[in-house]
Amino acid sequence: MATVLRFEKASKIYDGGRAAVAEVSLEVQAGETLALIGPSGCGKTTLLKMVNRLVEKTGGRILVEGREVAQWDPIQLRRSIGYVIQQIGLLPHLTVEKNLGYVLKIMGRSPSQCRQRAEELLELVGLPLELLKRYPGELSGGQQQRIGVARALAADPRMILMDEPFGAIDQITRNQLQDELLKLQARLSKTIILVTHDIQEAIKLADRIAIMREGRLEQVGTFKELTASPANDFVELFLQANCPYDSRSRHRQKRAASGKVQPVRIVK
Ligand SMILES: Nc1ncnc2c1ncn2[C@@H]1O[C@H](COP(=O)(O)OP(=O)(O)OP(=O)(O)O)[C@@H](O)[C@H]1O
Repeated sequence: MATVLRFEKASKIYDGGRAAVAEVSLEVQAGETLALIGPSGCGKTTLLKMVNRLVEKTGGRILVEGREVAQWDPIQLRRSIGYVIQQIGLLPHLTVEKNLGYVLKIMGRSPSQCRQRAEELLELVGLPLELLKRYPGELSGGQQQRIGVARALAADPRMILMDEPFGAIDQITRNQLQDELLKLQARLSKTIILVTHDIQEAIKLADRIAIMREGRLEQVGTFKELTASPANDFVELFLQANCPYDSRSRHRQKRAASGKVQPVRIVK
């Protein structure tokens, strides 16, 4: 399988701060969905933004399609990677059609090509074509988020970065959007890096889960691998606290209860 994204001791120290991301090494394969999870402030968003250079790394290497991100033209890099965020980021003064065609227009596609692609994209995310003429403010939150996903797919990127994509959506719609993403993924086989604070979402959507703490990557693996052999107390207690499972080592819970090991919770 081809490696689409590779971190080699990638680090980020913001001005005057400590390392927000500390020497993370990780590979993501073509067609894989990888979830980044960990307590608030552990560096998930920073790591994600280092990929499309919305945040510039301060150490290590990050290779996209085998090429170090510093060697990419940042604009070109961003156009070749889809990006979905919780705040959606649709342009409010543009119709859905224009929002979907925006990047393609910049890339030099004709108005009819942009329109045709916008129609395809709406169909892909299961929305009616009549929404093309609406403005983002005239859509429900769930519809806006679907448009956000559609827009990330516009230029048919191989990789999509998703930062809490369904974070601000009610649970029922969230479940629907997750199901739709799974169906899309079965059709399109994109490489997806998903930041989430919801372990259930990570289990449902991701092939592998990367658990971070204070900028460091603690462990990466399938949920089964992580629960079967957690690398350390942090990983085990993090999973226990956020997704109780049938642990083989209940003594750890007892130790946590006795205060010998601090239980870990995601604060959001
Ligand atoms: N622009 C910035 N300047 C300085 N420090 C920053 C900046 N952005 C983030 N940080 C710091 O870097 C650390 C990691 O932040 P980041 O947003 O990557 O974490 P996160 O895991 O995504 O958090 P959350 O789950 O709360 O969104 C935090 O300590 C944060 O305060």
